[in-house]
Amino acid sequence: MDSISSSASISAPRFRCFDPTNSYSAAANPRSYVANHHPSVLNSTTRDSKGDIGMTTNSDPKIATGPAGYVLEDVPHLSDFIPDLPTYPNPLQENPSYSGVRKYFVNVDDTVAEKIVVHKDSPRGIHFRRAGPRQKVLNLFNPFFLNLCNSGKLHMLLNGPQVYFESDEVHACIVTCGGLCPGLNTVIREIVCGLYHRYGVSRVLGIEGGYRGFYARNTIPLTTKVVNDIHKRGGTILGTSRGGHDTSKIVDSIQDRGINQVYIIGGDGTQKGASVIYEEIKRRGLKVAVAGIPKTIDNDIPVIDKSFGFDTAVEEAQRAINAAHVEAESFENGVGVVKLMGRHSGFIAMYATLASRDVDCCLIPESPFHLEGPGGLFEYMVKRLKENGHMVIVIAEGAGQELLSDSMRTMDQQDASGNKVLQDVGLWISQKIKDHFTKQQKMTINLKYIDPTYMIRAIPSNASDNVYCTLLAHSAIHGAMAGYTGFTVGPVNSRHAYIPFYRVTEKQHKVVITDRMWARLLSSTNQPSFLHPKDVIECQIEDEPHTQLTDEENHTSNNA
Ligand SMILES: Nc1ncnc2c1ncn2[C@@H]1O[C@H](COP(=O)(O)OP(=O)(O)OP(=O)(O)O)[C@@H](O)[C@H]1O
Ligand SMILES: O=P(O)(O)OC[C@H]1O[C@](O)(CO)[C@@H](O)[C@@H]1O
Ligand SMILES: [Mg+2]
Repeated sequence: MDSISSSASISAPRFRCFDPTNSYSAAANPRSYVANHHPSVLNSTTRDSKGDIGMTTNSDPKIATGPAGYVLEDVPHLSDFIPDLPTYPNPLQENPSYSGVRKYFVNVDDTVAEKIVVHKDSPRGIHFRRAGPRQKVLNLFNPFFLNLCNSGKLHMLLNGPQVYFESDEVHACIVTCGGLCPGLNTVIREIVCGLYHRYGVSRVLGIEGGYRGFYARNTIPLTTKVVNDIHKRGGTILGTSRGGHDTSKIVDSIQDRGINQVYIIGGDGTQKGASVIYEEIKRRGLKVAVAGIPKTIDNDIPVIDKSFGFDTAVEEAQRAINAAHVEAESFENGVGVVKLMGRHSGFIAMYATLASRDVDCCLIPESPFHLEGPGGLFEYMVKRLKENGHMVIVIAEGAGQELLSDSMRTMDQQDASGNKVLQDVGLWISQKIKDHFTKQQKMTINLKYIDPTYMIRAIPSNASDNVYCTLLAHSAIHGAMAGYTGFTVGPVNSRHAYIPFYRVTEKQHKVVITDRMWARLLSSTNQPSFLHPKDVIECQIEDEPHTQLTDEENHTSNNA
Protein backbone atom coordinates (compact mmCIF):
# COMPACT_ATOMS: atom_id res chain seq x y z
CA MET A 1 0.00 0.00 0.00
CA ASP A 2 1.46 3.36 -0.91
CA SER A 3 1.73 6.24 1.49
CA ILE A 4 -1.32 8.11 0.29
CA SER A 5 -3.79 5.29 0.27
CA SER A 6 -2.59 4.36 3.71
CA SER A 7 -3.15 7.90 4.87
CA ALA A 8 -6.64 7.79 3.36
CA SER A 9 -7.51 4.70 5.29
CA ILE A 10 -6.59 6.13 8.66
CA SER A 11 -8.92 8.59 10.24
CA ALA A 12 -8.41 11.89 8.50
CA PRO A 13 -7.41 14.85 10.63
CA ARG A 14 -10.15 17.34 11.21
CA PHE A 15 -9.28 20.75 9.89
CA ARG A 16 -10.76 23.97 11.04
CA CYS A 17 -10.92 27.10 8.96
CA PHE A 18 -10.75 30.32 10.91
CA ASP A 19 -12.36 33.61 10.14
CA PRO A 20 -9.50 35.87 9.12
CA THR A 21 -11.02 38.70 11.10
CA ASN A 22 -10.86 36.79 14.36
CA SER A 23 -7.93 36.62 16.71
CA TYR A 24 -6.21 33.95 14.61
CA SER A 25 -5.84 36.15 11.58
CA ALA A 26 -2.36 36.93 10.37
CA ALA A 27 -0.78 40.19 11.34
CA ALA A 28 0.85 42.37 8.71
CA ASN A 29 4.23 41.06 9.75
CA PRO A 30 4.18 37.30 9.42
CA ARG A 31 6.94 36.80 11.92
CA SER A 32 5.19 38.78 14.59
CA TYR A 33 2.14 36.71 13.79
CA VAL A 34 3.98 33.50 14.58
CA ALA A 35 5.61 35.00 17.63
CA ASN A 36 2.30 36.31 18.96
CA HIS A 37 0.33 33.21 18.06
CA HIS A 38 2.84 30.52 18.77
CA PRO A 39 1.02 27.66 20.49
CA SER A 40 2.87 28.34 23.68
CA VAL A 41 1.10 31.70 23.90
CA LEU A 42 -2.28 30.80 22.37
CA ASN A 43 -5.03 31.22 24.89
CA SER A 44 -7.44 28.37 25.47
CA THR A 45 -10.43 30.08 23.86
CA THR A 46 -8.69 30.17 20.50
CA ARG A 47 -7.50 26.56 20.67
CA ASP A 48 -9.80 23.91 19.34
CA SER A 49 -11.02 21.93 22.33
CA LYS A 50 -10.67 18.65 20.43
CA GLY A 51 -7.09 19.46 19.52
CA ASP A 52 -8.03 19.65 15.83
CA ILE A 53 -5.81 21.52 13.44
CA GLY A 54 -6.75 25.17 12.99
CA MET A 55 -5.80 27.45 10.12
CA THR A 56 -5.94 30.95 8.86
CA THR A 57 -7.53 31.58 5.49
CA ASN A 58 -5.45 34.67 4.78
CA SER A 59 -3.35 34.38 1.68
CA ASP A 60 -0.10 35.15 3.49
CA PRO A 61 1.18 33.80 5.73
CA LYS A 62 -0.46 30.40 5.82
CA ILE A 63 -0.17 29.17 9.36
CA ALA A 64 -1.77 25.98 10.62
CA THR A 65 -1.63 24.99 14.25
CA GLY A 66 -2.20 21.61 15.83
CA PRO A 67 -2.00 19.74 19.09
CA ALA A 68 1.13 19.79 21.23
CA GLY A 69 2.31 23.09 19.88
CA TYR A 70 2.49 22.03 16.22
CA VAL A 71 2.80 24.95 13.76
CA LEU A 72 2.88 24.59 9.97
CA GLU A 73 4.21 27.62 8.10
CA ASP A 74 2.81 26.67 4.72
CA VAL A 75 3.56 28.14 1.29
CA PRO A 76 0.97 29.65 -1.09
CA HIS A 77 -0.81 27.55 -3.69
CA LEU A 78 -2.17 28.72 -7.05
CA SER A 79 -5.65 27.63 -5.99
CA ASP A 80 -5.48 30.16 -3.12
CA PHE A 81 -6.15 32.92 -5.63
CA ILE A 82 -7.40 31.14 -8.76
CA PRO A 83 -10.66 29.21 -8.26
CA ASP A 84 -11.60 25.93 -9.96
CA LEU A 85 -8.18 25.05 -11.30
CA PRO A 86 -8.24 21.69 -13.10
CA THR A 87 -5.82 18.95 -12.06
CA TYR A 88 -4.22 16.27 -14.21
CA PRO A 89 -2.72 12.84 -13.56
CA ASN A 90 0.90 13.07 -12.51
CA PRO A 91 3.01 11.75 -15.44
CA LEU A 92 5.57 10.48 -12.93
CA GLN A 93 3.41 7.48 -12.14
CA GLU A 94 4.01 6.28 -15.73
CA ASN A 95 7.75 6.94 -15.56
CA PRO A 96 9.61 3.60 -15.87
CA SER A 97 12.46 4.85 -13.62
CA TYR A 98 10.12 5.53 -10.75
CA SER A 99 7.50 2.85 -11.17
CA GLY A 100 9.52 0.48 -8.98
CA VAL A 101 9.95 2.97 -6.16
CA ARG A 102 7.58 2.08 -3.35
CA LYS A 103 7.47 5.43 -1.61
CA TYR A 104 8.41 7.89 -4.31
CA PHE A 105 5.49 10.23 -3.75
CA VAL A 106 5.47 12.20 -0.55
CA ASN A 107 2.50 12.03 1.73
CA VAL A 108 0.18 15.05 1.49
CA ASP A 109 0.49 15.62 5.23
CA ASP A 110 4.29 15.31 5.45
CA THR A 111 5.98 18.26 7.08
CA VAL A 112 9.54 18.92 8.14
CA ALA A 113 10.39 20.16 11.63
CA GLU A 114 12.49 23.30 11.83
CA LYS A 115 13.90 22.31 15.20
CA ILE A 116 14.82 18.73 15.82
CA VAL A 117 16.68 19.18 19.08
CA VAL A 118 13.93 19.81 21.59
CA HIS A 119 13.50 19.46 25.30
CA LYS A 120 11.06 17.17 27.07
CA ASP A 121 8.39 19.82 27.60
CA SER A 122 9.00 22.04 24.62
CA PRO A 123 6.30 22.55 21.96
CA ARG A 124 6.68 20.73 18.64
CA GLY A 125 7.33 24.06 16.97
CA ILE A 126 7.43 25.29 13.40
CA HIS A 127 7.21 22.91 10.45
CA PHE A 128 7.44 23.36 6.70
CA ARG A 129 5.71 21.48 3.92
CA ARG A 130 7.88 18.61 2.76
CA ALA A 131 9.17 18.92 -0.80
CA GLY A 132 8.68 16.19 -3.39
CA PRO A 133 6.23 14.87 -5.96
CA ARG A 134 2.69 14.79 -4.64
CA GLN A 135 0.18 12.03 -4.93
CA LYS A 136 -2.56 14.58 -4.84
CA VAL A 137 -2.27 18.24 -4.11
CA LEU A 138 -4.64 19.21 -1.37
CA ASN A 139 -5.09 22.84 -0.66
CA LEU A 140 -6.10 22.54 2.96
CA PHE A 141 -7.00 26.21 3.01
CA ASN A 142 -9.65 25.73 0.35
CA PRO A 143 -13.11 25.55 2.03
CA PHE A 144 -14.19 22.81 -0.41
CA PHE A 145 -11.44 20.51 0.80
CA LEU A 146 -11.99 21.52 4.38
CA ASN A 147 -15.63 20.44 4.15
CA LEU A 148 -14.65 17.10 2.65
CA CYS A 149 -12.02 16.58 5.33
CA ASN A 150 -14.43 17.38 8.11
CA SER A 151 -17.11 15.11 6.66
CA GLY A 152 -14.64 12.20 6.57
CA LYS A 153 -14.56 12.03 2.75
CA LEU A 154 -10.86 12.73 2.42
CA HIS A 155 -10.35 9.49 0.49
CA MET A 156 -12.42 10.93 -2.38
CA LEU A 157 -9.62 13.38 -2.98
CA LEU A 158 -6.90 10.83 -3.09
CA ASN A 159 -7.60 8.94 -6.28
CA GLY A 160 -4.24 8.98 -7.96
CA PRO A 161 -1.34 11.36 -8.30
CA GLN A 162 -2.22 14.79 -9.63
CA VAL A 163 -0.49 17.91 -10.94
CA TYR A 164 -1.77 21.39 -11.68
CA PHE A 165 -0.09 21.75 -15.07
CA GLU A 166 -0.37 19.60 -18.18
CA SER A 167 3.02 18.85 -19.75
CA ASP A 168 2.21 20.70 -22.99
CA GLU A 169 0.85 23.65 -21.12
CA VAL A 170 4.05 24.37 -19.16
CA HIS A 171 6.21 27.23 -20.35
CA ALA A 172 9.01 27.62 -17.80
CA CYS A 173 11.81 30.12 -17.44
CA ILE A 174 15.01 30.20 -15.39
CA VAL A 175 16.94 33.25 -14.22
CA THR A 176 20.16 33.56 -12.19
CA CYS A 177 20.83 36.74 -10.17
CA GLY A 178 23.47 38.14 -7.80
CA GLY A 179 27.09 36.95 -7.53
CA LEU A 180 28.46 33.76 -9.01
CA CYS A 181 28.47 30.51 -7.07
CA PRO A 182 29.66 26.99 -7.92
CA GLY A 183 26.67 24.88 -8.96
CA LEU A 184 24.55 27.48 -10.78
CA ASN A 185 24.86 25.59 -14.06
CA THR A 186 24.01 22.30 -12.37
CA VAL A 187 20.76 23.74 -11.02
CA ILE A 188 19.90 25.11 -14.50
CA ARG A 189 20.69 21.75 -16.07
CA GLU A 190 18.62 19.78 -13.61
CA ILE A 191 15.59 22.06 -13.90
CA VAL A 192 15.62 21.63 -17.68
CA CYS A 193 16.33 17.88 -17.61
CA GLY A 194 14.05 17.26 -14.64
CA LEU A 195 11.11 19.03 -16.27
CA TYR A 196 11.68 17.12 -19.50
CA HIS A 197 12.37 13.63 -18.16
CA ARG A 198 9.95 13.68 -15.24
CA TYR A 199 7.08 15.79 -16.50
CA GLY A 200 7.46 15.78 -20.30
CA VAL A 201 8.00 19.56 -20.38
CA SER A 202 10.03 20.81 -23.33
CA ARG A 203 9.45 24.57 -23.33
CA VAL A 204 12.02 26.18 -21.02
CA LEU A 205 13.50 29.64 -21.58
CA GLY A 206 16.70 31.00 -20.07
CA ILE A 207 16.53 34.67 -19.10
CA GLU A 208 19.83 36.37 -19.86
CA GLY A 209 21.69 38.55 -17.38
CA GLY A 210 19.61 38.42 -14.19
CA TYR A 211 16.35 40.23 -13.41
CA ARG A 212 16.88 43.00 -15.93
CA GLY A 213 17.12 40.33 -18.64
CA PHE A 214 13.34 39.85 -18.40
CA TYR A 215 12.78 43.21 -20.07
CA ALA A 216 16.14 44.21 -21.54
CA ARG A 217 17.77 41.11 -22.99
CA ASN A 218 17.09 38.16 -25.25
CA THR A 219 15.99 34.76 -24.04
CA ILE A 220 17.74 31.45 -24.67
CA PRO A 221 15.72 28.31 -25.43
CA LEU A 222 16.99 25.63 -23.06
CA THR A 223 16.79 22.04 -24.23
CA THR A 224 18.28 18.95 -22.64
CA LYS A 225 20.87 19.00 -25.43
CA VAL A 226 21.87 22.62 -24.77
CA VAL A 227 22.36 22.02 -21.04
CA ASN A 228 23.84 18.54 -21.23
CA ASP A 229 27.43 19.45 -20.25
CA ILE A 230 27.03 22.75 -18.48
CA HIS A 231 27.44 21.36 -14.96
CA LYS A 232 31.13 20.91 -15.76
CA ARG A 233 31.56 24.67 -16.17
CA GLY A 234 31.80 27.43 -13.59
CA GLY A 235 29.62 30.54 -13.66
CA THR A 236 26.15 30.57 -15.18
CA ILE A 237 25.43 30.06 -18.87
CA LEU A 238 22.62 32.58 -18.50
CA GLY A 239 24.76 35.39 -17.10
CA THR A 240 23.81 37.31 -13.97
CA SER A 241 23.61 40.87 -12.63
CA ARG A 242 22.93 43.02 -9.60
CA GLY A 243 20.30 45.77 -9.51
CA GLY A 244 17.75 46.16 -12.30
CA HIS A 245 14.74 44.74 -10.51
CA ASP A 246 11.65 46.38 -12.02
CA THR A 247 8.75 44.29 -10.77
CA SER A 248 6.04 45.40 -13.16
CA LYS A 249 8.28 45.17 -16.22
CA ILE A 250 9.38 41.69 -15.14
CA VAL A 251 5.80 40.49 -14.65
CA ASP A 252 4.72 42.14 -17.93
CA SER A 253 7.46 40.13 -19.64
CA ILE A 254 6.33 36.91 -17.91
CA GLN A 255 2.74 37.59 -18.97
CA ASP A 256 3.59 38.63 -22.56
CA ARG A 257 5.73 35.54 -23.13
CA GLY A 258 3.09 33.21 -21.69
CA ILE A 259 5.46 31.91 -19.03
CA ASN A 260 3.72 29.96 -16.27
CA GLN A 261 6.60 28.58 -14.16
CA VAL A 262 9.41 30.91 -13.02
CA TYR A 263 12.52 29.41 -11.45
CA ILE A 264 14.64 32.06 -9.74
CA ILE A 265 18.15 31.18 -8.54
CA GLY A 266 19.90 33.67 -6.28
CA GLY A 267 20.78 34.92 -2.81
CA ASP A 268 18.86 36.90 -0.22
CA GLY A 269 18.37 39.91 -2.51
CA THR A 270 17.14 37.65 -5.31
CA GLN A 271 14.66 35.90 -3.01
CA LYS A 272 13.28 39.31 -1.95
CA GLY A 273 12.88 40.10 -5.64
CA ALA A 274 11.17 36.72 -6.20
CA SER A 275 8.77 37.47 -3.38
CA VAL A 276 7.59 40.74 -4.93
CA ILE A 277 7.28 39.08 -8.34
CA TYR A 278 5.06 36.43 -6.75
CA GLU A 279 2.94 39.14 -5.05
CA GLU A 280 2.45 40.98 -8.34
CA ILE A 281 1.55 37.74 -10.14
CA LYS A 282 -1.00 36.98 -7.45
CA ARG A 283 -2.40 40.52 -7.66
CA ARG A 284 -2.89 40.02 -11.41
CA GLY A 285 -4.46 36.59 -10.81
CA LEU A 286 -2.06 34.78 -13.18
CA LYS A 287 -1.59 31.02 -13.16
CA VAL A 288 2.19 31.32 -12.76
CA ALA A 289 4.18 29.37 -10.17
CA VAL A 290 7.20 31.20 -8.71
CA ALA A 291 9.90 29.00 -7.19
CA GLY A 292 13.10 30.28 -5.57
CA ILE A 293 16.29 28.24 -5.36
CA PRO A 294 18.59 29.79 -2.73
CA LYS A 295 22.15 30.51 -3.85
CA THR A 296 24.91 32.01 -1.78
CA ILE A 297 28.50 30.99 -1.49
CA ASP A 298 28.56 32.73 1.92
CA ASN A 299 26.00 30.26 3.39
CA ASP A 300 24.15 33.23 4.89
CA ILE A 301 20.56 32.13 4.11
CA PRO A 302 18.63 31.21 7.25
CA VAL A 303 16.44 28.13 7.85
CA ILE A 304 18.12 25.86 5.27
CA ASP A 305 20.93 23.53 6.35
CA LYS A 306 23.44 25.07 3.94
CA SER A 307 23.50 26.63 0.52
CA PHE A 308 24.84 25.00 -2.62
CA GLY A 309 28.39 25.91 -3.62
CA PHE A 310 29.44 26.29 0.00
CA ASP A 311 31.16 22.88 0.21
CA THR A 312 32.95 23.54 -3.07
CA ALA A 313 34.11 26.93 -1.81
CA VAL A 314 35.47 25.44 1.42
CA GLU A 315 37.28 22.75 -0.53
CA GLU A 316 38.83 25.24 -2.97
CA ALA A 317 39.82 27.53 -0.10
CA GLN A 318 42.03 24.68 1.16
CA ARG A 319 44.26 25.12 -1.87
CA ALA A 320 44.87 28.77 -1.03
CA ILE A 321 45.46 28.01 2.65
CA ASN A 322 47.83 25.23 1.71
CA ALA A 323 49.81 27.58 -0.56
CA ALA A 324 49.94 30.19 2.21
CA HIS A 325 51.21 27.55 4.62
CA VAL A 326 53.89 26.28 2.24
CA GLU A 327 55.10 29.85 1.65
CA ALA A 328 55.02 30.72 5.36
CA GLU A 329 56.90 27.68 6.61
CA SER A 330 59.59 28.06 3.95
CA PHE A 331 60.76 31.48 5.17
CA GLU A 332 61.98 32.73 8.51
CA ASN A 333 59.09 34.37 10.35
CA GLY A 334 56.85 33.57 7.40
CA VAL A 335 53.27 34.87 7.60
CA GLY A 336 50.60 33.74 5.13
CA VAL A 337 47.43 35.82 4.92
CA VAL A 338 44.44 34.41 2.98
CA LYS A 339 41.29 36.43 2.33
CA LEU A 340 38.11 34.43 1.77
CA MET A 341 34.58 35.54 0.87
CA GLY A 342 31.96 36.20 3.51
CA ARG A 343 30.39 39.63 3.54
CA HIS A 344 28.39 39.30 6.75
CA SER A 345 28.91 35.62 7.63
CA GLY A 346 32.23 33.93 8.21
CA PHE A 347 31.20 30.35 7.43
CA ILE A 348 33.66 29.79 4.57
CA ALA A 349 36.55 31.06 6.72
CA MET A 350 35.42 29.05 9.76
CA TYR A 351 34.95 25.76 7.89
CA ALA A 352 38.10 26.17 5.77
CA THR A 353 40.08 26.81 8.96
CA LEU A 354 38.60 23.82 10.77
CA ALA A 355 39.23 21.58 7.77
CA SER A 356 42.79 22.73 7.08
CA ARG A 357 44.43 22.62 10.54
CA ASP A 358 47.26 24.79 9.18
CA VAL A 359 45.58 28.02 10.25
CA ASP A 360 46.72 29.86 13.37
CA CYS A 361 44.11 32.60 13.35
CA CYS A 362 40.71 32.99 11.70
CA LEU A 363 39.02 36.39 11.63
CA ILE A 364 35.33 36.69 10.72
CA PRO A 365 32.76 39.51 10.63
CA GLU A 366 30.84 38.12 13.60
CA SER A 367 33.85 38.23 15.93
CA PRO A 368 35.25 41.73 16.48
CA PHE A 369 38.99 41.80 17.00
CA HIS A 370 41.68 44.33 17.84
CA LEU A 371 45.28 44.59 16.70
CA GLU A 372 47.18 46.36 19.46
CA GLY A 373 47.52 45.77 23.19
CA PRO A 374 46.92 42.81 25.49
CA GLY A 375 44.83 40.04 23.93
CA GLY A 376 45.22 41.65 20.49
CA LEU A 377 46.30 40.09 17.19
CA PHE A 378 49.86 41.48 17.23
CA GLU A 379 50.59 40.11 20.69
CA TYR A 380 49.37 36.67 19.59
CA MET A 381 51.44 36.84 16.38
CA VAL A 382 54.65 37.56 18.24
CA LYS A 383 54.02 34.61 20.54
CA ARG A 384 53.14 32.29 17.68
CA LEU A 385 56.13 33.27 15.53
CA LYS A 386 58.47 32.74 18.50
CA GLU A 387 56.92 29.32 19.16
CA ASN A 388 56.57 28.07 15.62
CA GLY A 389 58.57 30.28 13.26
CA HIS A 390 55.65 30.82 10.90
CA MET A 391 51.89 31.32 10.90
CA VAL A 392 48.80 31.44 8.67
CA ILE A 393 45.93 33.92 9.08
CA VAL A 394 42.57 33.46 7.34
CA ILE A 395 40.37 36.53 7.15
CA ALA A 396 36.81 36.77 5.82
CA GLU A 397 36.27 39.81 3.61
CA GLY A 398 33.67 41.33 5.97
CA ALA A 399 35.84 41.01 9.09
CA GLY A 400 37.16 44.13 10.79
CA GLN A 401 35.38 46.52 8.40
CA GLU A 402 34.75 48.89 11.29
CA LEU A 403 38.51 49.10 11.91
CA LEU A 404 39.12 49.85 8.24
CA SER A 405 36.56 52.60 8.04
CA ASP A 406 38.06 54.17 11.19
CA SER A 407 41.56 54.19 9.76
CA MET A 408 40.73 54.85 6.10
CA ARG A 409 37.72 57.15 6.57
CA THR A 410 36.04 55.40 3.67
CA MET A 411 32.86 56.64 2.08
CA ASP A 412 29.86 54.31 2.21
CA GLN A 413 29.60 52.92 -1.28
CA GLN A 414 26.89 50.58 -2.53
CA ASP A 415 26.68 48.20 -5.46
CA ALA A 416 23.75 48.22 -7.92
CA SER A 417 21.66 46.07 -5.56
CA GLY A 418 22.31 48.31 -2.56
CA ASN A 419 24.89 46.04 -0.89
CA LYS A 420 27.69 47.86 0.90
CA VAL A 421 30.94 47.73 -1.08
CA LEU A 422 33.62 46.39 1.26
CA GLN A 423 37.19 47.64 1.51
CA ASP A 424 39.95 45.08 0.95
CA VAL A 425 40.56 43.91 4.50
CA GLY A 426 43.26 41.48 3.36
CA LEU A 427 45.46 44.22 1.92
CA TRP A 428 44.77 46.47 4.88
CA ILE A 429 45.66 43.89 7.53
CA SER A 430 48.76 42.77 5.62
CA GLN A 431 50.04 46.36 5.60
CA LYS A 432 49.19 46.84 9.28
CA ILE A 433 51.10 43.68 10.21
CA LYS A 434 54.14 44.67 8.15
CA ASP A 435 54.18 48.17 9.68
CA HIS A 436 53.85 46.80 13.19
CA PHE A 437 56.67 44.27 12.90
CA THR A 438 59.01 46.72 11.18
CA LYS A 439 58.35 49.71 13.40
CA GLN A 440 57.30 48.31 16.77
CA GLN A 441 58.88 44.87 17.00
CA LYS A 442 61.98 45.53 14.93
CA MET A 443 61.51 42.03 13.65
CA THR A 444 61.75 40.96 10.00
CA ILE A 445 58.79 38.99 8.79
CA ASN A 446 58.04 37.51 5.37
CA LEU A 447 54.39 38.12 4.61
CA LYS A 448 52.59 36.68 1.59
CA TYR A 449 49.01 37.80 0.91
CA ILE A 450 46.77 35.52 -1.16
CA ASP A 451 43.34 36.66 -2.40
CA PRO A 452 41.67 33.63 -4.05
CA THR A 453 38.10 34.95 -3.67
CA TYR A 454 36.95 35.12 -7.30
CA MET A 455 38.90 31.98 -8.22
CA ILE A 456 36.93 30.09 -5.57
CA ARG A 457 33.61 31.47 -6.76
CA ALA A 458 34.19 30.80 -10.44
CA ILE A 459 34.84 27.04 -10.38
CA PRO A 460 32.31 24.29 -11.14
CA SER A 461 30.67 22.59 -8.17
CA ASN A 462 32.23 19.51 -6.62
CA ALA A 463 30.56 16.11 -6.53
CA SER A 464 28.55 16.61 -3.34
CA ASP A 465 27.32 20.06 -4.43
CA ASN A 466 26.36 18.59 -7.81
CA VAL A 467 24.12 16.05 -6.14
CA TYR A 468 22.74 18.70 -3.81
CA CYS A 469 21.96 21.02 -6.76
CA THR A 470 20.11 18.16 -8.45
CA LEU A 471 17.89 17.63 -5.43
CA LEU A 472 17.17 21.36 -5.13
CA ALA A 473 16.17 21.56 -8.79
CA HIS A 474 13.93 18.51 -8.54
CA SER A 475 12.26 19.73 -5.37
CA ALA A 476 11.53 23.07 -7.07
CA ILE A 477 10.04 21.33 -10.12
CA HIS A 478 7.80 19.05 -8.05
CA GLY A 479 6.56 22.05 -6.06
CA ALA A 480 5.72 24.13 -9.14
CA MET A 481 4.03 21.21 -10.94
CA ALA A 482 1.96 20.60 -7.81
CA GLY A 483 0.77 24.22 -8.00
CA TYR A 484 2.74 25.59 -5.07
CA THR A 485 4.11 29.07 -5.57
CA GLY A 486 5.87 31.82 -3.64
CA PHE A 487 8.30 29.39 -2.08
CA THR A 488 12.01 28.78 -1.65
CA VAL A 489 13.20 25.21 -1.59
CA GLY A 490 15.93 23.81 0.62
CA PRO A 491 16.90 21.14 3.11
CA VAL A 492 15.81 21.68 6.70
CA ASN A 493 17.43 19.14 8.98
CA SER A 494 18.32 17.05 5.90
CA ARG A 495 14.76 16.92 4.47
CA HIS A 496 13.88 19.14 1.55
CA ALA A 497 11.03 21.53 2.29
CA TYR A 498 9.05 24.40 0.78
CA ILE A 499 9.75 27.53 2.80
CA PRO A 500 7.80 30.81 2.54
CA PHE A 501 9.93 33.60 1.05
CA TYR A 502 9.66 35.78 4.15
CA ARG A 503 11.44 33.15 6.25
CA VAL A 504 14.59 33.18 4.11
CA THR A 505 14.75 36.95 3.64
CA GLU A 506 13.94 38.22 7.12
CA LYS A 507 17.48 37.85 8.47
CA GLN A 508 20.91 36.49 7.65
CA HIS A 509 22.36 33.25 8.90
CA LYS A 510 25.54 34.01 10.81
CA VAL A 511 28.24 32.25 12.80
CA VAL A 512 27.27 32.40 16.47
CA ILE A 513 30.48 32.96 18.37
CA THR A 514 29.00 31.72 21.62
CA ASP A 515 28.13 28.35 20.03
CA ARG A 516 30.15 25.16 20.01
CA MET A 517 31.40 25.31 16.43
CA TRP A 518 33.25 28.58 17.04
CA ALA A 519 34.62 27.14 20.31
CA ARG A 520 35.96 24.19 18.30
CA LEU A 521 37.69 26.61 15.99
CA LEU A 522 39.24 28.58 18.86
CA SER A 523 40.53 25.40 20.42
CA SER A 524 41.97 24.21 17.09
CA THR A 525 43.83 27.46 16.29
CA ASN A 526 44.58 28.49 19.88
CA GLN A 527 43.92 32.09 18.84
CA PRO A 528 42.58 34.58 21.38
CA SER A 529 38.80 34.98 21.41
CA PHE A 530 39.29 38.78 21.35
CA LEU A 531 36.38 38.93 23.76
CA HIS A 532 36.73 40.64 27.11
CA PRO A 533 35.34 38.51 29.97
CA LYS A 534 32.69 41.25 30.36
CA ASP A 535 31.47 40.63 26.78
CA VAL A 536 31.13 36.89 27.44
CA ILE A 537 29.05 37.51 30.56
CA GLU A 538 26.82 39.91 28.63
CA CYS A 539 26.34 37.30 25.89
CA GLN A 540 25.37 34.70 28.48
CA ILE A 541 22.88 37.03 30.17
CA GLU A 542 21.23 37.75 26.81
CA ASP A 543 20.94 33.98 26.28
CA GLU A 544 17.98 33.67 28.60
CA PRO A 545 16.87 30.14 29.52
CA HIS A 546 14.58 28.66 26.88
CA THR A 547 12.49 25.56 26.54
CA GLN A 548 13.36 25.12 22.90
CA LEU A 549 16.69 25.54 21.20
CA THR A 550 17.20 28.70 19.17
CA ASP A 551 17.55 28.66 15.38
CA GLU A 552 21.29 28.93 15.74
CA GLU A 553 21.52 26.12 18.25
CA ASN A 554 19.53 23.85 15.96
CA HIS A 555 21.46 24.89 12.88
CA THR A 556 24.04 22.36 11.76
CA SER A 557 26.47 25.07 10.56
CA ASN A 558 26.84 26.37 14.09
CA ASN A 559 26.67 23.15 16.05
CA ALA A 560 26.50 19.45 15.64
N1 LIG B 1 14.50 44.17 -1.66
C1 LIG B 1 14.52 43.81 -2.93
N2 LIG B 1 13.41 43.83 -3.69
C2 LIG B 1 13.44 43.47 -4.98
N3 LIG B 1 14.54 43.05 -5.62
C3 LIG B 1 15.68 43.00 -4.94
C4 LIG B 1 15.74 43.38 -3.56
N4 LIG B 1 17.02 43.22 -3.14
C5 LIG B 1 17.71 42.77 -4.21
N5 LIG B 1 16.92 42.64 -5.28
C6 LIG B 1 17.33 42.20 -6.62
O1 LIG B 1 17.86 40.89 -6.55
C7 LIG B 1 18.97 40.75 -7.42
C8 LIG B 1 20.14 40.16 -6.69
O2 LIG B 1 20.40 40.88 -5.47
P1 LIG B 1 21.88 40.96 -4.87
O3 LIG B 1 22.76 41.61 -5.85
O4 LIG B 1 21.77 41.56 -3.52
O5 LIG B 1 22.39 39.46 -4.82
P2 LIG B 1 21.90 38.24 -3.96
O6 LIG B 1 20.74 37.60 -4.58
O7 LIG B 1 21.73 38.68 -2.54
O8 LIG B 1 23.14 37.28 -4.14
P3 LIG B 1 24.57 37.38 -3.45
O9 LIG B 1 24.61 36.25 -2.49
O10 LIG B 1 25.53 37.19 -4.55
O11 LIG B 1 24.70 38.72 -2.82
C9 LIG B 1 19.27 42.11 -7.97
O12 LIG B 1 18.90 42.12 -9.33
C10 LIG B 1 18.44 43.06 -7.15
O13 LIG B 1 17.93 44.13 -7.90
O1 LIG C 1 32.12 41.44 -6.57
P1 LIG C 1 30.69 41.05 -6.58
O2 LIG C 1 30.25 40.33 -7.79
O3 LIG C 1 29.78 42.16 -6.23
O4 LIG C 1 30.49 39.95 -5.44
C1 LIG C 1 31.09 39.99 -4.20
C2 LIG C 1 30.20 39.40 -3.16
O5 LIG C 1 29.44 38.31 -3.61
C3 LIG C 1 29.50 37.23 -2.68
O6 LIG C 1 30.28 36.24 -3.26
C4 LIG C 1 28.13 36.64 -2.42
O7 LIG C 1 27.33 37.51 -1.73
C5 LIG C 1 30.15 37.84 -1.45
O8 LIG C 1 30.88 36.91 -0.71
C6 LIG C 1 30.97 38.93 -2.03
O9 LIG C 1 31.17 40.00 -1.13
MG1 LIG D 1 23.02 39.00 -0.91
